[in-house]
Formats: sequence, C-alpha cells, structure tokens
Amino acid sequence: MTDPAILDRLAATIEARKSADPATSYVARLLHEGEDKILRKVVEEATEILLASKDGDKRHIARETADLWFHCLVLLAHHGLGPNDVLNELLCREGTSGIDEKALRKMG
Ligand SMILES: N=c1c2ncn([C@@H]3O[C@H](COP(=O)(O)OP(=O)(O)OP(=O)(O)O)[C@@H](O)[C@H]3O)c2ncn1[C@@H]1O[C@H](COP(=O)(O)O)[C@@H](O)[C@H]1O
Repeated sequence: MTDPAILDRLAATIEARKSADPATSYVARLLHEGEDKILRKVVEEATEILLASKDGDKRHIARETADLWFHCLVLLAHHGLGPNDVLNELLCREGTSGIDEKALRKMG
C-alpha cells in the first residue's frame, strides 16, 4: 500500500531534526555536518542507483532510489525548501513535452 503523505511526514521529521542531537539522529548529524556532507551523500546515492540499475534488480533499484530521495529531502531542508517546492515544479511542467520546452529555450 502506498502513502504519498510519507513525503510530508518525512519532511516534517527532517525539519524537527534541525534542533535534535547529532549523537542520536542520523538526520541531525547530516545537517550538523553541513552542505558538503549532504551533497556527497546525494552523489553517492545516485551512483548506487546506477549500480542497482545495471544489476537489474527492481527491489534494489527502489531501495537505492529511496536513499536518494531521502538525502535530497535533507538537502532541500538545508536550503529551507521542502517536497512541495519540487512537486510544484513538476506540476508547472505537467503537459509540456521536454522536446517542446528545449526548442522554446533554444529560440531564446
Ligand atoms: N528514510 C530515512 C533513511 N533512509 C536512509 N537512511 C540512512 O542513510 C544512511 C545512508 O546509507 P549509507 O550506507 O550510505 O550509510 P553510512 O555509510 O553509514 O553513511 P555515512 O557514514 O557516509 O554518513 C544509512 O545510515 C541509512 O540508515 C535514513 N535515515 C533516516 N530516514 C528517515 O529519517 C527519520 C529520522 O531519522 P533520524 O534522524 O536518524 O532519527 C527516520 O525515522 C526515517 O523516517
């Protein structure tokens, strides 16, 4: 059973971890270590998706994508952003073909 509200709940947990103890919270530790550490984790998780994809193991791909989404949420929180900022961006793009968008960009 899927529950799209998990993104909002997770974002709220991450926000709350801004004042938590890095000794007891992974998110608090990441936020405490700062942007470079969070960025390293995002890149690391993206690489792990690459390996999972090449393995072709669907469960593994889903797990690594969850790791990437989670670390992206931490990065967004670091910048004072949340999942709704990304979802709104996707909503704005809905129905616009990437090919059309690229052509419009080239026209200036
Ligand atoms: N969704 C996640 C989640 N996904 C992945 N991870 C952690 O992300 C880490 C990434 O995996 P790695 O193998 O790269 O970990 P690692 O080598 O130990 O990491 P580093 O030493 O490089 O930092 C692991 O420690 C995972 O447990 C997560 N940690 C927390 N959450 C959520 O965040 C909430 C708050 O977590 P805490 O702040 O720890 O309470 C949790 O209740 C969960 O809902």
